[in-house]
Amino acid sequence: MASPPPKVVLLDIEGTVCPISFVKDVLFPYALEVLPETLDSQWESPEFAQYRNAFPAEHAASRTALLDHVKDLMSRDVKISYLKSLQGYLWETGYHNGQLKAPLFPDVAPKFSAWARDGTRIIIYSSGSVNAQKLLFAHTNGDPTDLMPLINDYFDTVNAGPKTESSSYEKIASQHPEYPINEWLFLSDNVREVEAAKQAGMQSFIVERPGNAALSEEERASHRVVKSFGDF
Ligand SMILES: CSCCC(=O)C(=O)COP(=O)(O)O
Ligand SMILES: [Mg+2]
Repeated sequence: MASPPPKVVLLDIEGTVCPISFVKDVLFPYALEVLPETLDSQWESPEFAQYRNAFPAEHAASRTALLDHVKDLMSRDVKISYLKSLQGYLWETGYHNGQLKAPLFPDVAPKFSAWARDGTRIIIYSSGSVNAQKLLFAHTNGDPTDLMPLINDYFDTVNAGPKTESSSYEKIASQHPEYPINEWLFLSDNVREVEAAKQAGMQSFIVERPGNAALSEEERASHRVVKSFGDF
């Protein structure tokens, strides 16, 4: 039986709405560039304490320890929540002063407007923190620049859980019980995430964008693959 059209589109970010290169070649270097000065100026500040205290004690014992730990985690693209929270804090200044602007793929903003027009809810689920997600969608190259008014909710690994576990998608859907889980469509570049969403009962397509990891023939045979939000 054909799946019903989605009532909710649940969207990954990196590799789905914007290039992986924006995260790896712009956001990450920016965070590493501003971190030393942030540690020097805010190490004792109450505002920074929430980020510093979220780190394991052995890595928050000194500026050097925290900096070295962050460099190691980011070099391995470890998507651990306390790092993602700190990254979001570091990116705030860059977005607000115009140094950072999210290069959405050209099909994304028009599709957001189309989904909004036809009543399809737009919800974000990313390894990036909810704060980082809101900063990204508020500062885009799209038209309109600020897409936040079109987005209904945000989930990350703190309020939903790991993106490769089906329970995380069940938890997200449970936050919006007015939409049956089989009427959710999850879009991601990550095959393991797509599989987890399907296991939870969602529809899910792999999004293939320039710069994404190559897909195997088996992955292409097992999942619908789309190259643009205009493909469906
Ligand atoms: C929200 S912008 C920063 C994205 C990020 O740090 C990240 O790891 C993205 O992973 P995703 O789950 O969106 O592929
Ligand atoms: Mg991704």
